[in-house]
Amino acid sequence: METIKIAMTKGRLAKYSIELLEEIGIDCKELKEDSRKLVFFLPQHNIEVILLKGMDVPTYVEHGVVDMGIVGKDVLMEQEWQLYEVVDLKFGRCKFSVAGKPVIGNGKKHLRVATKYPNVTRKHFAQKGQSVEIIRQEGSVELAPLMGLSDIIVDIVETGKTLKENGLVVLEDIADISARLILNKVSYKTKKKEITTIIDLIEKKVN
Ligand SMILES: Nc1ncnc2c1ncn2[C@@H]1O[C@H](COP(=O)(O)OP(=O)(O)OP(=O)(O)O)[C@@H](O)[C@H]1O
Ligand SMILES: O=P(O)(O)OC[C@H]1O[C@H](OP(=O)(O)OP(=O)(O)O)[C@H](O)[C@@H]1O
Repeated sequence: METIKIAMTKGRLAKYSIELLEEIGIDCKELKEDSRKLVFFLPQHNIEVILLKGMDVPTYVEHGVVDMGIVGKDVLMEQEWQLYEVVDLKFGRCKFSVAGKPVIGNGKKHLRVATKYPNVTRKHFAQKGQSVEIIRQEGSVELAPLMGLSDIIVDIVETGKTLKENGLVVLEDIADISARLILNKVSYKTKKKEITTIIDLIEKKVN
């Protein structure tokens, strides 16, 4: 039997991803240990799990370095990837929203938008016919309107706590986000039996 390689997003999605694999019978004890290891071989299942930043998960899947991956829909929306998105895993739920100060001077012809997601932002405002200048940020996006760097932001909102504690409000929702199972297109053909078995077990668990 061929080894199945899975790329997992570190951070918020990791705990739920590990829980899901355990629920379908994959022993992930090693993955739960507090370590700096990034590659885990689970010999009893012939599965290899690697841990990556979200944006790097589809890159590994697309290049066929791994067969499948678990990643947020936000990452899949930000860039076009050559891969299959097969299951909505229903955890890691949050939203893409436009947010800003409660009063942002409605009717402004040109808005400055700070975001970690320039493509999602560009597409959203293009659809609305709103002219924007996108200011790319790496984090703490909420700071931008507070400091006068931007008029508004496009960011992920989960509980709304970060917005609230910084005096910002949601002005508009863009899309619902959750974690997705993604597949390499070639692996799906060459390792069809093993991959289909895993997808079926996961689908049964989440639906
Ligand atoms: N409150 C949230 N903030 C950010 N992402 C969230 C949130 N809730 C769920 N997610 C999902 O979790 C995924 C991983 O987010 P997380 O911030 O843990 O990852 P990361 O790799 O550390 O990214 P970064 O360093 O860019 O913040 C996101 O891509 C998103 O799909
Ligand atoms: O609605 P909430 O539950 O408050 O969650 C949303 C916040 O969490 C994320 O930031 P993260 O913690 O990843 O830090 P960052 O600012 O470095 O991106 C996101 O960018 C928001 O700032």
